[in-house]
Amino acid sequence: MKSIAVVGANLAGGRAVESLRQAGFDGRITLIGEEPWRPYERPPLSKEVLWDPANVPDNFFLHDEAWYADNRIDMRLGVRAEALDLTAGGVRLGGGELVQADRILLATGGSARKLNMEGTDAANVHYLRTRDDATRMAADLKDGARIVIIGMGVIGAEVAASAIKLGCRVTAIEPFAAPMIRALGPQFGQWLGEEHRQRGVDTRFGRGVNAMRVLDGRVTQVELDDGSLVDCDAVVVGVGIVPETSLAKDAGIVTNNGIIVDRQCRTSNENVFAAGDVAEQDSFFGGHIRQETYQNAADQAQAAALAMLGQDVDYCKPAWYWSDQFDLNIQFCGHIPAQAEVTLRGDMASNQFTAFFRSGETIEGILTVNRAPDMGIGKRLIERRAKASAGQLADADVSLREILKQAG
Ligand SMILES: Cc1cc2nc3c(=O)[nH]c(=O)nc-3n(C[C@H](O)[C@H](O)[C@H](O)COP(=O)(O)OP(=O)(O)OC[C@H]3O[C@@H](n4cnc5c(N)ncnc54)[C@H](O)[C@@H]3O)c2cc1C
Repeated sequence: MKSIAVVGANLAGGRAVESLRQAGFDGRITLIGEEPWRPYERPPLSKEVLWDPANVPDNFFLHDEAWYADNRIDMRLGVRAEALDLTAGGVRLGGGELVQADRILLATGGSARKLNMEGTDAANVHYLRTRDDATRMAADLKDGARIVIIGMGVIGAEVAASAIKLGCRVTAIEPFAAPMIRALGPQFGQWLGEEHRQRGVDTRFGRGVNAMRVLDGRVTQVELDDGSLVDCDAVVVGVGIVPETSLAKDAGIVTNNGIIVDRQCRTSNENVFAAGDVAEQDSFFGGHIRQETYQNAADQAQAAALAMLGQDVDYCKPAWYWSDQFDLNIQFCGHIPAQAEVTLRGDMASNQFTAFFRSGETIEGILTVNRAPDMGIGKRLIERRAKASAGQLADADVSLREILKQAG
């Protein structure tokens, strides 16, 4: 094998090219990315970049420019891959150029889902996926500005926290009864909603949006489904992502919610692989899942790189993610099983606790709030399908390491 093309130059694409070289691949690597930037970190976009867009954190980029030159990565940035040409063996760029490749990795991630209503493209309506999105949004998050947030998933909740920090007046609208409810479940979703309320967010949970009212190209009011109107200077929409599956679909590769891959990260075409937010793979708990987490994008891309080189790979990990909001570091690993038994360690009132979600005796999900050390061991408890009683988990004198040891 002489050449590999990676489509998508963000986290998964960036980690994949790194892993290819680390594993000793000496052939041609082309990294094709639609954004003008070399691979960078998205987590700071809802935090540090909004606070101060002119000064991105030191470790914002995965590597400096010299690294790509030193590692002979042929960078095609600001360029969209238009099609896979599986007959000619490569990726077709805009303008018709063919990047020839024996193997292709699709690391195309997703783009922010747009609201389907008048005003969705107004100048003061913001979506957050890219660095450029964050820079534009930051200009509207001014002290005293009235910001309406539509959708209180992770992105909406993080932007709400940043907007409060910047002195904005924030109204958050969420059709579910609490923020991040699908990720945290109702009990901890309610807890998080209360944290937002206490810090000044005007929470309108259990409410949808009927319309946005536009005046001179800007949205000035948002109408809720109870008929109430909220005045605003800007709107932030956080209603999920649409996975970028079109290259695969158009080439006849099997897709569902994402691009279907096996545990080698191989698609239905033997020379095409996929990793990161766009890939749908076996879930650790059965069925299929498309994860939208940082760690998965990094680890799955590494697995895909090794598999493309012919190494034996069997990638299947439980999800793990973190979210920073106000002074809360929230981490979750695994999933919340149906009819979960919930056990608490620590103190919710002081925002330092760990919650365990069990199916029978087996720990399948762990939530930590300002207790990151528990997550270090917690991840391993989930991976080993460790069992424990509610008494052991609730008792802070029983170390999680001990429970891990018992799991063997
Ligand atoms: C604001 C924000 C904060 C986040 N915070 C956290 C966090 O705290 N914790 C956590 O676990 N996760 C977080 N995430 C999620 C995490 O960043 C993603 O899971 C990760 O970026 C996925 O990486 P990816 O490379 O698979 O996809 P993406 O990051 O979506 O990158 C895909 C790239 O492919 C490019 N592309 C797509 N189609 C084409 C094409 N046809 N041709 C060329 N290029 C193309 C896109 O332009 C994009 O640059 C956050 C995400 C955002 C947006």
